[in-house]
Amino acid sequence: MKIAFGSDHVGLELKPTIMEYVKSLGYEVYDFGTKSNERTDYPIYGQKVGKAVANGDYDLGIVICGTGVGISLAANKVKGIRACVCSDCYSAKLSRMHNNTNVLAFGSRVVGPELAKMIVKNWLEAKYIGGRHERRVEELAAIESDNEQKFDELEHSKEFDGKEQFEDQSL
Ligand SMILES: O=C[C@H](O)[C@H](O)[C@H](O)COP(=O)(O)O
Repeated sequence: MKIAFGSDHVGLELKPTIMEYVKSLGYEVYDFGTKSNERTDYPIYGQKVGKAVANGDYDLGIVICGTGVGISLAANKVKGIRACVCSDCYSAKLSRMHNNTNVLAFGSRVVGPELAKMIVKNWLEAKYIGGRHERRVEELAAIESDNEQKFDELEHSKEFDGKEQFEDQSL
């Protein structure tokens, strides 16, 4: 499996540590930059990683900036990308299981290297479970394409017409 990496200048120091770790887990890794510690703009690298994942050259992406917010917003602007910022392992794992995220972001000013490694491992090893989550992920795609008709069809296709009794099945 191929993982695309990107960061701005703030994420530059943490990135090689995480890339080495991901490599040690058996993944192929590639760095889309930045590679210099000059101040730069996170949208450049969020977009590069987003495009590399969206066009199928890479299976997943991992992006780092100061908070993870800016670079995740940039990746999310690329069609087909579902990026999330995570500072905890539970959200990272559930973001794949329920939301089928394909880009993970975190902030090097927020999490240290050991927590970042745990977050990454939880995210990489989790699998999308589909089922009741499928329609929701399709609804996200309909919003992204501004396809109101598709969104309405999905909304009205609810198996239990929205009356299903909620029982917590978060895992
Ligand atoms: O969401 C944005 C990121 O956290 C950036 O890494 C941050 O804004 C960069 O800030 P500065 O240019 O002050 O290093």
